[in-house]
Amino acid sequence: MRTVGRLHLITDTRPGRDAVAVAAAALQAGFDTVQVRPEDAVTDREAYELTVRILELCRRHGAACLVNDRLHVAVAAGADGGHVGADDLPVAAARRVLGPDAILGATARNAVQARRAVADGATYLGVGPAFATTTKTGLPDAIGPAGVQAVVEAVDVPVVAIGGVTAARAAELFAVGVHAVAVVGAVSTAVDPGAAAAAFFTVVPR
Ligand SMILES: Cc1ncc(COP(=O)(O)OP(=O)(O)O)c(N)n1
Ligand SMILES: Cc1nc(C(=O)O)sc1CCOP(=O)(O)O
Ligand SMILES: [Mg+2]
Repeated sequence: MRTVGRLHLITDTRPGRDAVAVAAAALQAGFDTVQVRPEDAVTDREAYELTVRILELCRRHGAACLVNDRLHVAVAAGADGGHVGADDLPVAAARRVLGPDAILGATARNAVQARRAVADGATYLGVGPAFATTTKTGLPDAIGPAGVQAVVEAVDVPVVAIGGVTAARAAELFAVGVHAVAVVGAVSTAVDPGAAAAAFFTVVPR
């Protein structure tokens, strides 16, 4: 199994966004994981074709490629794994779909959810929203670095913080012990996504 990376770009497939170009810029700047996160309006065929393109970029950079929600697309494309949350397959079922060696991320918002996800086979936990975000609607209140830290202290698997993450805030999150951060808007909406991504590379603990 490939190890869990430190900087995760999550694709932004909202209208007008170029997910492939942003992924290429982020990988070039040092991001080591790309999670393909197709919006609901994106068909499986479109999600598969996007994943194949992103996977080719990831392989060129020695990076991991994950697929959010649609694990059949991850398997069909030969990606490194997937990510599931409360509205997706249960973690134990997702593990059966992906097999024992794939990377399987699970969303957890507190220590109880985190321990359950690990017991059910999660490789890492996506924990948030760390800060308020406009990229995704319907989220609970932000849990802050302290809320993320409570999960870090509850489990022995990598924690990937998500939600409103900027380069400055990433430093706060690494300071409370997260393994990695996951980013959408701070890179995908930047005028220069490569420069925005490079700013994150400087805050990852070595
Ligand atoms: C790293 C990471 N953490 C959390 C999420 C959220 O996943 P999920 O709960 O499945 O919600 P949607 O992304 O499907 O809206 C994530 N994708 N990545
Ligand atoms: C996809 C997603 N999931 C979240 C969760 O907390 O479950 S927050 C989020 C959006 C992250 O985007 P940005 O980096 O632009 O805030
Ligand atoms: Mg989901």
